[in-house]
Amino acid sequence: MITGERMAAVDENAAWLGVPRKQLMESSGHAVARVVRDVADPGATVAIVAGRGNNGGDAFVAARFLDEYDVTTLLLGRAEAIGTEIARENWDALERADYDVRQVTDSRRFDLPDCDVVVDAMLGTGLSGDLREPAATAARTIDDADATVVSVDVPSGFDADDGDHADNGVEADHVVTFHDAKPGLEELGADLTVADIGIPAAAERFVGPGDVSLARPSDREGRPYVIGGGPYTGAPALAAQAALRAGAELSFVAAPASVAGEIQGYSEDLIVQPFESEHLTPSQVDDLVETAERYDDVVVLGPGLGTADETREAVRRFLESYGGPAVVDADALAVVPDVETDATLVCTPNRGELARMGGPEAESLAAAADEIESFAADLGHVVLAKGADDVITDGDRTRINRSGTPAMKVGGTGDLLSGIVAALLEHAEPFEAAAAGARVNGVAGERLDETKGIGTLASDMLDEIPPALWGGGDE
Ligand SMILES: NC(=O)C1=CN([C@@H]2O[C@H](COP(=O)(O)OP(=O)(O)OC[C@H]3O[C@@H](n4cnc5c(N)ncnc54)[C@H](O)[C@@H]3O)[C@@H](O)[C@H]2O)[C@H](O)CC1
Ligand SMILES: [K+]
Repeated sequence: MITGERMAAVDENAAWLGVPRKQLMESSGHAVARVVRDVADPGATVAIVAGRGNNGGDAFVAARFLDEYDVTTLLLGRAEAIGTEIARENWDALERADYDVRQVTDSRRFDLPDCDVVVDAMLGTGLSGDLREPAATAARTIDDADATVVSVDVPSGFDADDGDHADNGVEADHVVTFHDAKPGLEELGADLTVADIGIPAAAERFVGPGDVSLARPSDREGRPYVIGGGPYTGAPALAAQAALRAGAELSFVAAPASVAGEIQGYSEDLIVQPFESEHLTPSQVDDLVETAERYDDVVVLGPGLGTADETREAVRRFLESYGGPAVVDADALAVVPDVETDATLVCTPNRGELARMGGPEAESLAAAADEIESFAADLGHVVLAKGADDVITDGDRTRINRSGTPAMKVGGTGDLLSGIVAALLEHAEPFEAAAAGARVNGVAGERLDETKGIGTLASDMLDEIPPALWGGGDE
């Protein structure tokens, strides 16, 4: 099962892996034609009713595979208004090659030719809400016609993200959906074909630009709350600054008073909230939980906290009473396996930390992906295991991220990662935020490979987070 939204991400990843969308469209169109051949004999009349998006584009391709049928292609709207280049190219191919194509510019004059089969290609995963004109009138006409209806990808009007079907949507007899079933499609009662359109498995397995698109913030939002610092001061500062670079509105750092000034000194962009102590102890926990829950935002727990027994106990108590989302990193990780918590965690261990948490001891994380998946399932939290290749898993789904450079072995890059993931958690599910965050962090490093090489520092990478996240870093 795959949602329309996730499908768009996989599709973008396929293009990144060298299989562009136009190729997928060719396979989609071919699959539609095969189903038409299954439901009607050669010589039958077929009306293709196409919208101006890629759903229509799939059907333009299908027309070329149906030469032994009597096919009319109706485009809802003007050819100039076709929304994507690949759909337009496939429309142009029909026009040039003398196929019977018509543009419907007035919905009041929507005339469906007498036909045995209607190919419904008005709307696919690009739909939002009830059908608008001219699609609404066309859908009514299609439903009234005495023809077998074959819908492309989904019946027009069906929302592939949540499975809702618009009241004025098309009633399909057959649905040819692509790559994987969409949620709710099976319950419609139509005959369902899931067509393999040649998307490489790697487009789902590897984290690519599509995963970043899915989690990318479109607005500055979120106020992550970094609880860190004590023996170390750079780590919380890097995490908090990375969150700002990844779209957070404000970054708060709760830190021992003894180091708060130092942390603030690294950056005027941070809001540092000191507590009276040299390191985190259980006596601060109630206040921290209260503040975190009042902010109702994402916590980053761990950067620079150190390993003092009292600190560890404080982390345990924090997790026992906090119920919101948190990224857990560094010294706080060791506590997670034996704590009962209602919090939603993304744990970001490196290889050593993973092993200390009771996870697999792995030379290569990617080779141990299945074991890490089982470990995450037992833990009950998302795990982002970071190494040369990162493994991101929620215990059920697992993805591998390969972005990054050897220079990123330098201290501080993990702190950046925790801040990036915290910012992305504002908009995306934990698993998606972790996958996208891993890629963005790695791409930020790659962007400096040419100029700084293995001398790249974590602090250099801060400036590269925005282009890695919003564009320019996905080649
Ligand atoms: N890997 C893949 O997923 C592939 C999918 N293919 C096909 O592409 C469509 C999705 O195409 P897209 O261009 O994104 O969107 P649509 O064609 O579904 O529609 C966009 C079009 O519709 C207008 N619109 C939106 N909502 C409404 C509404 N309620 N009423 C009327 N009109 C509406 C919007 O303004 C746009 O103009 C997918 O389903 C597959 O069929 C690719 O072919 C290959 C790979
Ligand atoms: K459709």
